[in-house]
Amino acid sequence: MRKIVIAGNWKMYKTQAESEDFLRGFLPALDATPDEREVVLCVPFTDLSALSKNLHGSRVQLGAQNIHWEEFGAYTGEISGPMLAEIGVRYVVVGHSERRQYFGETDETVNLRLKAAQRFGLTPILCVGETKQQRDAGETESLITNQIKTDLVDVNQENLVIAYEPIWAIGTGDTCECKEANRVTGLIRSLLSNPDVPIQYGGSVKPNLIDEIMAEPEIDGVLVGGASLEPASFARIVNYQ
Ligand SMILES: O=C[C@H](O)COP(=O)(O)O
Repeated sequence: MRKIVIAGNWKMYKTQAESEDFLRGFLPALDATPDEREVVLCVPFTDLSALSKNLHGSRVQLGAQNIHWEEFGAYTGEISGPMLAEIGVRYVVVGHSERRQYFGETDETVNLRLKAAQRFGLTPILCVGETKQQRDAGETESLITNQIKTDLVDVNQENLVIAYEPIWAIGTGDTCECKEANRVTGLIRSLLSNPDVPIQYGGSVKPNLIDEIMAEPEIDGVLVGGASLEPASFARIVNYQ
């Protein structure tokens, strides 16, 4: 049976104080969340230690937003697997389109980061997705196929989450139509050797859409940006019907 994984990606939002405020509003709502749903918060590096302490004993898993492939070294601005694992991080977002677009992330470095995450006991959330231009040119299937095949070379599919995030849907309010998100998610699954890898949808997921999104058979969760920043909004998403 495939796991349901609901993850918030805070991107570059929230100081430590703000993250602690968020938890005060959010954690009580989890009393209503079915046990089998995995709830993850992928937060800025500076929030990880504080949240690690505050989440102790709660069911929320901690996630980071990047990981370097080396264990240590002269890589200014990067973070390693042991540094994340030591403070209780369990998940890490890898290959988000914002990393690919603004920070030169390539399929090759994404592949290295995925393998490093698994080597240090973390579950990577691999993000893939096409631009509007690629979609309009009919390249969605070939782009996604190429990303999945290249990113997953020698990656263990037993400890992995994939997020389908069409780039044109991220932060735009232009959510991908549910049936289409389901179709592409199904395409991704057909490319995997392990059919039980949880595959999320991400891109302008909002509380009013979550029930419809999660009713799609191929979609095993969501990766939520903006709507994960506010406790009531993320609580509604986590507690979808
Ligand atoms: O990682 C999350 C995605 O980039 C989606 O962000 P969004 O929900 O703000 O569109």
